[in-house]
Amino acid sequence: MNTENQKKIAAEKATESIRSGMVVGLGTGSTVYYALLKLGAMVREGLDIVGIPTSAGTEKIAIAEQIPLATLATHPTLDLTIDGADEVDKDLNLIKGGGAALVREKIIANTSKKILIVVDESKVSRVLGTTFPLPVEIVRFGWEATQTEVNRICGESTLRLAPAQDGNQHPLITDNGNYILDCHFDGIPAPKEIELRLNNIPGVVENGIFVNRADKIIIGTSSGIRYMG
Ligand SMILES: O=C[C@H](O)[C@H](O)[C@H](O)COP(=O)(O)O
Repeated sequence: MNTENQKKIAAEKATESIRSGMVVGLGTGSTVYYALLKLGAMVREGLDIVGIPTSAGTEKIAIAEQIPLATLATHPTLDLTIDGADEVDKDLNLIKGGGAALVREKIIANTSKKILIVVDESKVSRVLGTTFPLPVEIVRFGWEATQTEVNRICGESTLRLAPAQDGNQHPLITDNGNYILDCHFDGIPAPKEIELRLNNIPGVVENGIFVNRADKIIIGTSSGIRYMG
């Protein structure tokens, strides 16, 4: 089974946990995309849920799929969130934010009763921070000074760029109006400590380390579905 199919079976498996009446956190990314398509089909067949999207991109897909949406203002507690990840370890720690949605994803994760993470097998790692650079969202004001402080922890980081309308690469602006630094670690042996140290730097909004948040990781593999948690 190729990677795309691995993503699809994991994401669709996660939607089997969704029941009418639930408030559902809608994660971001190319894996969750398949869950959104499936949920859309389920809603059109009568499933009665509201979804809270973790990004403008997910909001757009959910609207196209006719999934009713809500906000944390009216629905402060979520029953279940389905989200992706960029790297996962055996302790269910995650690196997220490859799609620049980490701040909203962490806010939603924090208020969700249950979190299902959907990935393909390439995301599973022995030591977190060895296969994917850690995204750190920072405010634009004084960002160079913030980067200097971040680099004291990770050694080296790069400002994430994205193609703009003029055809050139410009700093990527998140849904929250901020920049992303991608931090190159050679493994993160103590993820919680690094999460807290990074978030203590003035100018850092949030980082993509998620510790003790996932309840289950659903992994699409070449031979079918595997679970962690
Ligand atoms: O910011 C984006 C999110 O954390 C995504 O869930 C993560 O990057 C995984 O995305 P994908 O399923 O596209 O690999």
